[in-house]
Amino acid sequence: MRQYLLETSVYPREPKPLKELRAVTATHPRAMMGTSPDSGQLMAMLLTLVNAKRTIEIGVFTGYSLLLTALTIPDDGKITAIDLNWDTYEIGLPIIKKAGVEHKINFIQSEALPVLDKLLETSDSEGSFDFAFVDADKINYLNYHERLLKLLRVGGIVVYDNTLWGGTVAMPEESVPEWMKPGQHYTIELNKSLAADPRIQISHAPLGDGITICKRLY
Ligand SMILES: C[S@@+](CC[C@H](N)C(=O)[O-])C[C@H]1O[C@@H](n2cnc3c(N)ncnc32)[C@H](O)[C@@H]1O
Repeated sequence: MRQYLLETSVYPREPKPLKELRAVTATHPRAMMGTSPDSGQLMAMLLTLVNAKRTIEIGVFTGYSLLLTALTIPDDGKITAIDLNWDTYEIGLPIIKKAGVEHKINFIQSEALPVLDKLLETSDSEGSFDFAFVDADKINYLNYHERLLKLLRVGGIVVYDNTLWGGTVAMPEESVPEWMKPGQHYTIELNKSLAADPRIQISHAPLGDGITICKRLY
């Protein structure tokens, strides 16, 4: 079913992304720990709907969602991609190079928060990004949200990954495995906060581990 969806919607019009993304997951199965292909398919759709040119990605890992974004935005587009680890980015880098999209990526090895703060100090950064994807440390999602709402233009979109947190957001406390409890707590806080935020329009899509799409309204 998933394969059928992949092959019948976004990708036939863009044969290169599917080929390259398959290459990443075939060569590096750990990339499957990242963004799920069905969430990725929706992301590609959103990127094209907002004509995304300047994007931010927080949480790169081996680069599945990064490659998808790089293959979707125009040739003169730019992604500010932030991750604590260079070594995992390096795993996917040969595929990014093979796909001919490395020039669209500005990879920054760092904690994400100081990078966003630094961007906000640059006068032309506020309101200049079209799209952001957040797939990193859950504890900081609300901190990222405040900064990203300033960095995105009105009408721009931020997508948060893992907003179902393995389904635990809807489970009674006692049935949640101990190791998932901190993530459950932060994700419930995030979901409540996004739902009550008048600055955004939101849609929660139960794809993969759940993604929440937020559009900046003003
Ligand atoms: C789930 S993976 C990202 C998966 C990726 N989006 C993909 O499609 O494969 C989470 C990543 O977030 C990074 N990360 C965690 N905390 C971070 C932080 N505070 N700042 C920047 N990156 C962080 C981790 O190093 C890890 O590579």
